[in-house]
Amino acid sequence: MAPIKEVARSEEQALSLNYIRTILQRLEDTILFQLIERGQNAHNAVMYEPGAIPALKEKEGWERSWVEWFLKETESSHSKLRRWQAPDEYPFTDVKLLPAPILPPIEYPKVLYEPAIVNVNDKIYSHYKDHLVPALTKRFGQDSDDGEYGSAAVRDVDALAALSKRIHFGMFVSESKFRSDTPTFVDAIQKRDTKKLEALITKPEVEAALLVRLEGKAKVYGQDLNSSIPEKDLKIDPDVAVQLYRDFVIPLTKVVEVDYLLKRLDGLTDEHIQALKSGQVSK
Ligand SMILES: O=C(O)C(=O)C[C@]1(C(=O)O)C=C[C@@H](O)C=C1
Repeated sequence: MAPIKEVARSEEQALSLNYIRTILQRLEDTILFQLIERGQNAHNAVMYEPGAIPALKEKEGWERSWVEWFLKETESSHSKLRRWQAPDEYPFTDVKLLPAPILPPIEYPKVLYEPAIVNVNDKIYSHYKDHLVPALTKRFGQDSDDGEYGSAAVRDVDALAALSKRIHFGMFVSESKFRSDTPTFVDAIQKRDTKKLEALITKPEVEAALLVRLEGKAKVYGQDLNSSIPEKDLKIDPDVAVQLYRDFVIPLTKVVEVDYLLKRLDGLTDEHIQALKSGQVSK
């Protein structure tokens, strides 16, 4: 949970691109370890099917899936701890179903522009259950089931939270880029020029370095040092990790970045937008 505190420390630090990238790099470690954990259980497809566990409906009145129920349960207790008030934490559960925090609110520096905040947890959840879990558990065989729905759901909740934090961090990246070249961004936003915005935020060399680093990390973190050939029986397939980032995590982070930017001027006065466009102010 360290990034929460770090985001709160100062607005300047929260918007330093170098600093944000160090957090993104640390989250690579978190995500890899969570995925290694999830890969210890079988696919357990029934956990993701609404209504597939009848006791849930009987005992809890819950008609959706086991994992969505456990997300709601976990996120409810975390809501009481005020986790969802942090600017880098977004629940999967509809906030209307979550209880109010017990402690008074923390005053986080207003780093993000609130009307522009986006939540893509639905997309993350769908990809996770439809593609990632089957890929992580393929060594057990397709549609495998070990009956360990408790452990597997705990691992799902942790892995989903790590992915969500990473992907929503795109908003800090966007805010940072917006403030460092405000007139150019304002112009593209006003023209609704999504292609231009995408080009402005894309850094191919950063993406390429990330994928190389991630593959290396997966090869190291996935080793079983008790094995006679530790680099053989890896606990995570490095290709699964690289594919996840290349085809899903990075593209969705970019969607978050662009969607946030498209809403970045919402609710501002014409005078304010003019001042941003002429470079007089940067936020
Ligand atoms: O580091 C950045 O500048 C980002 O925008 C983040 C990120 C990523 O998801 O890792 C996304 C887009 C860029 O092309 C490079 C990397």
